[in-house]
Amino acid sequence: MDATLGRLHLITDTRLGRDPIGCVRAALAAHAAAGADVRAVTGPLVVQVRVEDDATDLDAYHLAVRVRELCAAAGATCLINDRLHVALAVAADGGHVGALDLPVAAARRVLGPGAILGATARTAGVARTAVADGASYLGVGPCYATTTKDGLPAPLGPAGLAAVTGAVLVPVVAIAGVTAARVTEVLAAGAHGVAVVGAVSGAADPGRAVTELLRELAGATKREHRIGDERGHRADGEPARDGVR
Ligand SMILES: Cc1ncc(COP(=O)(O)OP(=O)(O)O)c(N)n1
Ligand SMILES: Cc1nc(C(=O)O)sc1CCOP(=O)(O)O
Ligand SMILES: [Mg+2]
Repeated sequence: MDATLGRLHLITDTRLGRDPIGCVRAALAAHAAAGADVRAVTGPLVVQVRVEDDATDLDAYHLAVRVRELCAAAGATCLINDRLHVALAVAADGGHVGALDLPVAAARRVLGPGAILGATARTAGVARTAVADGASYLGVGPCYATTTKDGLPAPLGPAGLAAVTGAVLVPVVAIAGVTAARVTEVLAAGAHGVAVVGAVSGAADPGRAVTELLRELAGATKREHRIGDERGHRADGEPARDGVR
């Protein structure tokens, strides 16, 4: 497993009419075709297998097997949303849990100490607790309005995101309504990276969408590190929150 969490998290879109495997293939190809300089800054692509709540475990497992194989062949990181037994069954790199899933401490026990474990946090308090309980990164959202998922609270915006990033040292991944055009803003709010569904699965050319996201992430990361250096925040060029576990 890579020591550093990748900055682009592609979450599978299994809604009717979408092509999750096609998107993963396109994303992996775009990542491989990105310049070495871009990949050095953005790290491995992270693919999170997420199925609809009413999908069967069997469907989730079959998708996870395929995504895990594609990721392993490409050196990408494979995470499983919610269903940690599926993560174990396919030997994924880790999983992601939210408020209605296994508690973070229980998820850590299930996955073991070496796994990547993401937790959803919308406030600084929840974020601190999740980290204390074993989360190695946080997904923070909804940052912006999204049509991909129903029932979410009002968007946090950059200020709400910054309130969480400022409270923890683990990497924060911004989610909901994130597009290439918003990458600079979310990294300026302290995010390590972004998680996207619609920006890739709804794009006319998913590979090109990934290329643009990676380019924006690389540029914004370099700018943020330069700003940090100018402010004298870091001796080693990396903010503490960029390390995983
Ligand atoms: C990176 C990332 N952040 C947040 C979520 C949302 O998780 P959760 O709140 O458990 O909601 P569901 O995705 O399970 O519907 C995520 N999956 N990934
Ligand atoms: C799975 C998920 N969780 C969210 C949260 O805020 O917790 S938003 C979301 C879906 C994000 O999709 P898109 O990139 O298309 O906006
Ligand atoms: Mg969940």
